[in-house]
Amino acid sequence: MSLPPEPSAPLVSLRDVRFAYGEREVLRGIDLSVHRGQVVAIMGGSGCGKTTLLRLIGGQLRASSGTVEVEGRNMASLSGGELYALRRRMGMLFQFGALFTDMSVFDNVAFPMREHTSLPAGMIRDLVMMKLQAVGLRGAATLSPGELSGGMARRVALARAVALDPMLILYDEPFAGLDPISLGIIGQLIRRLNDALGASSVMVTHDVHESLEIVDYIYFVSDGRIVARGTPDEIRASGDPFVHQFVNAEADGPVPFHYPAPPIDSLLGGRGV
Ligand SMILES: Nc1ncnc2c1ncn2[C@@H]1O[C@H](COP(=O)(O)OP(=O)(O)OP(=O)(O)O)[C@@H](O)[C@H]1O
Repeated sequence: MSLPPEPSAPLVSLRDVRFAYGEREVLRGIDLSVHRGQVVAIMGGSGCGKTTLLRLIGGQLRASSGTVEVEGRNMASLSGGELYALRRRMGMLFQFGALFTDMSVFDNVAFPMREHTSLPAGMIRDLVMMKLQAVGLRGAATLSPGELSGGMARRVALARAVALDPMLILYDEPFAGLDPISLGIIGQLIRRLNDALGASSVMVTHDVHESLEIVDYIYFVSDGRIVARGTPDEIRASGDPFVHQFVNAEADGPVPFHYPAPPIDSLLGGRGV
């Protein structure tokens, strides 16, 4: 008989996770936990494997080795149906949170409810309005995405991501392309929605300063490994050169500027690409 997970067990747990796209190993032994109620940020330089990590947690990719557990269940051992049921309880906001441009704001938020539930239209209407109210856009229900500002569109995408009251919300670059005011609003909403839903959230982001304001814990990834981690206070006080480079947005430091390549002198004089 299998026992239910202990209440204190993390909601998401990655142990020694490796992942490769073909021959190219992108993650090289990741250990990471997300406890219930937490908002956790994953940060790191471009191409270090953050989105890949999010896709492993979301069950869109399978680890080459190691274990990815969500709610105490090993993602690799789930059947297609079990994985589908688990993913239905996750909300996802992927890069730029594209809305369906041929649907109104209302229909965008109603979409997951109509797809995944058999709730009557009146109840869906009330639920959509509550989600839009939560992001401050109840008054924009009849607008089309083309009539929204970038910050408003992101808020609608957020309302859509939480349409089914997920237990886990995954965000890929939720702040990308936003002005500073919208960025602050989205940050506060991520925290507020997480707490109001009793959910847990994982967000991949480059925005250290906004993240330090709203998250409980931060992991820094470089070259497929966790190189630093801590609470916002620990990160602010950290003497780690990687963290320092990131928090202070310095061009020089442990984060490599160059994508891996042979030395340039081996290529000069028409000897290769
Ligand atoms: N489908 C794929 N096939 C092959 N290689 C891939 C694929 N997706 C990503 N990669 C490579 O894997 C590495 C990690 O990609 P990933 O998108 O996880 O990085 P990231 O940290 O999210 O980057 P960014 O911050 O720039 O979005 C990159 O070098 C990328 O080129």
